[in-house]
Formats: sequence, structure tokens, C-alpha cells
Amino acid sequence: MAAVSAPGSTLRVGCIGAGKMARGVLGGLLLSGKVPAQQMTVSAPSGTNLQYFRAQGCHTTHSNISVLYESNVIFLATKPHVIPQVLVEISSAVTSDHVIVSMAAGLSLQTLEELLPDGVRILRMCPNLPCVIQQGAVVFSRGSCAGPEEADMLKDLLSACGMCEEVPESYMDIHTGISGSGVAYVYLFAEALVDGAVKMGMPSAIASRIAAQTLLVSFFLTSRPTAAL
Ligand SMILES: NC(=O)C1=CN([C@@H]2O[C@H](COP(=O)(O)OP(=O)(O)OC[C@H]3O[C@@H](n4cnc5c(N)ncnc54)[C@H](OP(=O)(O)O)[C@@H]3O)[C@@H](O)[C@H]2O)C=CC1
Ligand SMILES: O=C(O)[C@@H]1CCC=N1
Repeated sequence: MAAVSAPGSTLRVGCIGAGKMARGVLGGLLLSGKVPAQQMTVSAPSGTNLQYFRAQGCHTTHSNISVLYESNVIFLATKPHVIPQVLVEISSAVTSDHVIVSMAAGLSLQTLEELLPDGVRILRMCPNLPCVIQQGAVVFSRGSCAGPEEADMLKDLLSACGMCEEVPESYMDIHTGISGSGVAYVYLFAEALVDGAVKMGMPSAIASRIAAQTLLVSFFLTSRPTAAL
């Protein structure tokens, strides 16, 4: 099996799906300079999200299987329910030279390996929304045919999107709950602060600014507890 990070081997990154997480992860790779746009190929059914990648200089296509021909590391960034049909579609083009990285929440490595040819190097990751500003909290796990080399390669790539840790797959759904969805809970709490302020007579505009600043500083303090003294 060719090592995608072997000296002299060119890292060509593909992504099937061009939405929020594709943009967060591949955008981080572009911003960090880890992968030039010319070495990126992204596919999606419509042009809606592809136009961002086209504007960055990436190759874009409506053909998922083309991503396999152009890339050696392929991220799967469609919604989970779409992944099985995508894997059936591309399976014939997947070889031992590819590394497949699924972002799909709730799809186990076992399921992914059942849907792909034997021996394919598969990893599973869980990003979160702050990846889009390269402040993500990302975890990943290896499939049965992915080794330390693939893990090191992925950790290096994903470090461009924020914090990145390799974890046992049993942690993946936990991360999805607290971090993959976690940002939404924080927004819900912020809305509750504002709603309370408005109920007590404060205009929502200033209540929103105060709530945002309070939450921002609170998180800052948790990372520097001595600063609170
Ligand atoms: N959003 C989040 O906060 C998190 C997301 N995830 C996971 O990340 C993955 C991506 O989520 P997210 O970025 O939010 O999704 P989006 O809905 O933003 O993007 C989905 C993308 O998939 C494309 N797509 C749809 N059908 C197909 C198909 N048949 N073949 C190829 N591409 C297709 C869409 O195409 P088009 O551009 O034409 O609409 C779109 O570009 C999901 O599996 C999700 O579970 C995990 C944790 C957090
Ligand atoms: O959009 C999604 O599928 C993910 C799963 C957890 C949060 N968002």
C-alpha cells in the first residue's frame, strides 16, 4: 500500500460533499498551506457550495467517482444518510492507494468497512462547526486497516482546523453529542440569557451584546482560572 505521506508522494486531497464541514476542513488545509488548491478536488450534486471551492482554485466536479481518480486522501462530507449510496457509487474505484476519511455522524467504522472493498484504509472523524474558523474540536479513530502513518497524516492535516485528538471509536458518539452538537447548546443558553433580559425590560440588541460578551469571557476564564483572581 502506497504511503500517502511517503517522501516524494504528492498529497492529493478529495472531498465528496462541499458543505459546512467540507469548507471548514478543506478551508483549513488551504489557509494553513498544508494542501494547495490545485491538489484538491471537491464534488457535490449542485454548484451551490462548489462555487466557494472553485473560487479558491480547487478542482470541482459533480462526479463523485472522479474525486477517487484525482485524489489519494478522500473525505466523505455528505450527510450520514447519503453515505451508503455514495460508497456503493465509488466502491469500484477505491484501491489500497486511497485513504478514506468519513465525517459522517453515527456511521461506525464497521459499517464503513462493510460498504468498501477489503483492505481499504478508513478513518472516522467528528468535526464541529468552529472548524469553519479553524477553531474546531476534532476527534478521529482508525479503521482496522489504517495504521500509525495514516493517523499521523490525518492528525497533521486536521491540526489546521483547530484541536485534533485520536480517540477510541467509543468516544466518537460522545464527541458528537457534546461538541458536534455542542455549539447549538451554547447558542440555546445564550438565547435564554437574552430572553430573560428582555422579559425584565432590557432591549434585545443590548441584551444580545451583553450575553455574547459574558459567554465569551467566561470561556476565556475557564482556560485561565488564575485570571479570575
Ligand atoms: N455541521 C456540523 O456541525 C457537523 C457535521 N458533521 C457531519 O459532517 C458531515 C457533513 O455535514 P455538513 O457539512 O453540515 O453538511 P451540509 O448539508 O452542509 O453539506 C452536505 C454536502 O453534501 C452534498 N451532497 C448531498 N448529496 C450528495 C451526493 N449524493 N454526493 C455528493 N455530495 C452530496 C451537498 O451537496 P450540495 O452542495 O449540492 O447541496 C453538500 O455539499 C455530515 O455527515 C455530518 O454528520 C459532524 C459534526 C458536526
Ligand atoms: O449535522 C450533523 O449531521 C451533525 C451531527 C452532530 C451535529 N451536526
